[in-house]
Amino acid sequence: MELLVSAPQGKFSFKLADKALLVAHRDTLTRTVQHHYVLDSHYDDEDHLMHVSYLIDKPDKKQGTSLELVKVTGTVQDEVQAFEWAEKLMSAVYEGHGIQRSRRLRVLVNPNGGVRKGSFIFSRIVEPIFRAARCQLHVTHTTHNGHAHDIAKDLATNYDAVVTVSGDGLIHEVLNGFAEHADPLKAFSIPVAPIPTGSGNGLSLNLLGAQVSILRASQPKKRSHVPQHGFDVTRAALNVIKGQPMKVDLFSFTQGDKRSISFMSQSLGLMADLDIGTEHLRWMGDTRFMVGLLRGIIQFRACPVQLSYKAAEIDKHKMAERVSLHRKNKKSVPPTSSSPATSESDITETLPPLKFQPEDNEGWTTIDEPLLYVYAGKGPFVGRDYMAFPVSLPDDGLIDVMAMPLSSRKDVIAGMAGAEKGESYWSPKLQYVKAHAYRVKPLKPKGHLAVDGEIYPFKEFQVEVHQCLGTLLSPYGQYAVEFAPHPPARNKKSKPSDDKKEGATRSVSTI
Ligand SMILES: Nc1ncnc2c1ncn2[C@@H]1O[C@H](COP(=O)(O)OP(=O)(O)OP(=O)(O)O)[C@@H](O)[C@H]1O
Repeated sequence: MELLVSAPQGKFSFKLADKALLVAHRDTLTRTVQHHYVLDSHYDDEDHLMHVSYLIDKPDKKQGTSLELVKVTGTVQDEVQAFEWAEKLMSAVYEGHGIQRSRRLRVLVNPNGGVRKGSFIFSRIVEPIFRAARCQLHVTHTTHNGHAHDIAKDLATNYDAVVTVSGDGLIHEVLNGFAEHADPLKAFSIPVAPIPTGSGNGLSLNLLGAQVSILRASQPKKRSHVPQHGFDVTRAALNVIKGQPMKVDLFSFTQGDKRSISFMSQSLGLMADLDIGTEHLRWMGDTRFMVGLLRGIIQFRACPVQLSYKAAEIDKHKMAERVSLHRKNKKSVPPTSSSPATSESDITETLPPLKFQPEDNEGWTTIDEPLLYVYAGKGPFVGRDYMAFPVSLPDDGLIDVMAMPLSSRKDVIAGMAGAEKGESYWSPKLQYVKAHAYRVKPLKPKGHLAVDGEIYPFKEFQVEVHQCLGTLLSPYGQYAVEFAPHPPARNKKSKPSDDKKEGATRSVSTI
């Protein structure tokens, strides 16, 4: 079925194909636009014009965006045919893929996140894409710390997504606002989707794929079949419009009587210093983390804590094989029919109770040796140059916990080789476990603790996992990462048994 549109740029012919929209401009077939990239088509009986919008690959990717918005507006010969044609295309590109059109979006823009380009990027690049897709927008530019938290706490639950134009800090606030919502479970079922304008943007990297850093972009690289759009705000905007809800585990982070929600990571020692200790270098973007890492390795300070965990798996090879199998077998995600906007449930439920009390010690393991850092979390990437948790799964009900002993600078530097591809996981020195829960006790009064990149008091805490409590929007239904389930050639010497001895169970005592 063909539609002819006379636009100021010339005549367009649009044809519906099985999986794509075929666009001919001035009688030549110019483009095949896959359904995923078609945003809108409608005939407007007020201006008597046909409107078709879609995204195309952008030839000039200098700005770090890979898609360009095309809007065709023009007259048609037959209005009735135009109505029918537009509806047919819309139901093919939305309902045909289980996606609700014209999503209702609660957009939170942090003008001060990262290098302070959030407002500009939103108004110049992202908002036009949302408007072209005829999303319903409620936009707030956050004015202070805690603003996003307060909005999330009282959020109406009929939104299809909360969009954070920010870094990971604002997402942390939104989720903690949800935890205080009158109907927390309903709030947590509203998908959150990031537009990466912060400095770390770990969640965006995990959903959209790694981003090759400027340093590495010039080096020859193996062609990857995994997308690399983690910092691409146009792909992130498309994910908001066309992404599917993906359930993810969240963590309860408990410190004394205070319970917070964490979605990404908790870090202590060197890994916290490189984040918290480089706040004054925000202008550098995420390069500040690299500067922090180098400084931390030079200083080589012990992380004065005792770590205990309730392990579910300690064998690195088994974890790697399992994640590889899981990613291969993962089918496409279910349609949005369960989105909160259409949910009929009006039962108010509370947050899941805590499963582990401080006095529960059975089956817990304690690490006694001095450590350089403790890093725990979910989602493979924590920054574009560091895939810290390569075997992390979104919904396995477990948290990946790693501890680096205070051995030598040489070991630590060697262990960071291939960190952007997750290869540091195989470092024989690195202890890495999947746990149901873990605890940290400071052994000294001073130190840094970062939760999802935010500063928390350096005090005793416990973390446990709530399986599938959170919801994100994802283009792929799983993390967009590539990780080989075996050590790289240079580490082949480390046999499974070596890893077990060196990397997972060394110097531990079970209470
Ligand atoms: N208008 C504002 N002025 C100052 N701070 C703000 C404002 N709006 C929000 N914030 C705070 O900024 C903090 C950081 O936000 P965000 O996540 O956007 O950026 P980031 O920290 O640079 O990125 P990342 O977390 O990825 O490192 C949040 O804790 C939030 O409370």
